[in-house]
Amino acid sequence: MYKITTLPGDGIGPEVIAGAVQVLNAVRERTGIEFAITEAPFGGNAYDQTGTPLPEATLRQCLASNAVLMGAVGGPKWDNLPVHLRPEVGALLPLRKKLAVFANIRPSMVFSSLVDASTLKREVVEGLDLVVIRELTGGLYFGEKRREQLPQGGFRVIETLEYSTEEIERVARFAFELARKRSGRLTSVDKANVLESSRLWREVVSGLAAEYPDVELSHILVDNCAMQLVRYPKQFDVMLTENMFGDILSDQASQLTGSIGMLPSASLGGQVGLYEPIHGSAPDIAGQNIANPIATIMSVAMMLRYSLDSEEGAALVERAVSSVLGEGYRTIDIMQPGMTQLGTSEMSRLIAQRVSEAGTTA
Ligand SMILES: NC(=O)C1=CN([C@@H]2O[C@H](COP(=O)(O)OP(=O)(O)OC[C@H]3O[C@@H](n4cnc5c(N)ncnc54)[C@H](O)[C@@H]3O)[C@@H](O)[C@H]2O)C=CC1
Ligand SMILES: CC(C)CC(=O)C(=O)O
Ligand SMILES: [Mg+2]
Repeated sequence: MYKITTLPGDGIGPEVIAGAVQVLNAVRERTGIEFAITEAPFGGNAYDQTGTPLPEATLRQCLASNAVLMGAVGGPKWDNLPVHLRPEVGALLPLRKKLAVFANIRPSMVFSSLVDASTLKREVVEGLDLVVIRELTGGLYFGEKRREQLPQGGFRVIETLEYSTEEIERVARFAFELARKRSGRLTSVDKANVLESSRLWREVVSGLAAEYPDVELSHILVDNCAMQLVRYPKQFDVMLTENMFGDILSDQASQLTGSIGMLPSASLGGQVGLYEPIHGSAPDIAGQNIANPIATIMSVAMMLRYSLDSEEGAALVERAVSSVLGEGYRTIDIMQPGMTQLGTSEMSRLIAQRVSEAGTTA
């Protein structure tokens, strides 16, 4: 019996997690896979209830699970708290660190029925299928930060960016292995013309290349990469980069698919897998039943594949999403003329229904 912890979090988090759980339950009925789901407080709502965004009991429960499914955290209500109490810094970052999930997989794949939903030209995105591997437990987000008051007025802030050879090597191996299973092409993204951490990054990644003679490795500077991603994204297959660059580039890559509401993620490397949509809590649309649940539902597919050992379940979910989109159903962020607009819960219910029906009709 697998143990799954859900952390709905804040903003649209609870709405998209509710939809994903519905789909997961449909997979259970269809495949017989056995799991127990337990929800736990996490993020801003946990701070409101308990005074901390990452309660000890939530962390313990996550560590004792096979997989954790997270919605999103944060929002204006908590933006002015001291930094260690803010949901992003006080809950999400420490959770990733405690779970030791150093490799964050963010696939950006364009569904054939959504080719014209992208703001880019059809020929630029048609057939696009790339993956960003983002280092997730090091770099600037985890470095020491400090704010000092200056005698003449104003402040001085210090943020620290640290990477060790070992941290770079383990995530780079992960990316080489994935590239080997896919096209054999790996692009490492850095800022080696300026940052010492990027120079080490490039040295370590280049040093591994000899062990993967079947993988064609190239390096690109992050500013050029951002431009190439919207110019000709099909030049990329597996992209490897550090934490902050991966955060930014994956949001950018999501728009190639039509919407940030489409992009799932899996964070691996420790005993427990962490699964989450790449988007945030979207306070601007929270509580309106209009958020796209597909990023979270596709994260469930990744969870079935990587943590629950159910390729069958993963494929059921992916096919259900593809089929619903192919039938012309859309949430507002990917709406196109002539299609049928659905809310978050209706879209989730329809995908769950397609999972339930799979293979039962001619
Ligand atoms: N993993 C997490 O929990 C993350 C949390 N955040 C937090 O979320 C809050 C909002 O941050 P933003 O910068 O606005 O980023 P965001 O990703 O929440 O939203 C950016 C834009 O995309 C739209 N969007 C996001 N998810 C969507 C979905 N599923 N369907 C349709 N539209 C969607 C939003 O409505 C908004 O216009 C902040 O407090 C931020 O710190 C931001 C990123 C990740
Ligand atoms: C706390 C942030 C690093 C969350 C975020 O933007 C992300 O992981 O994509
Ligand atoms: Mg982000």
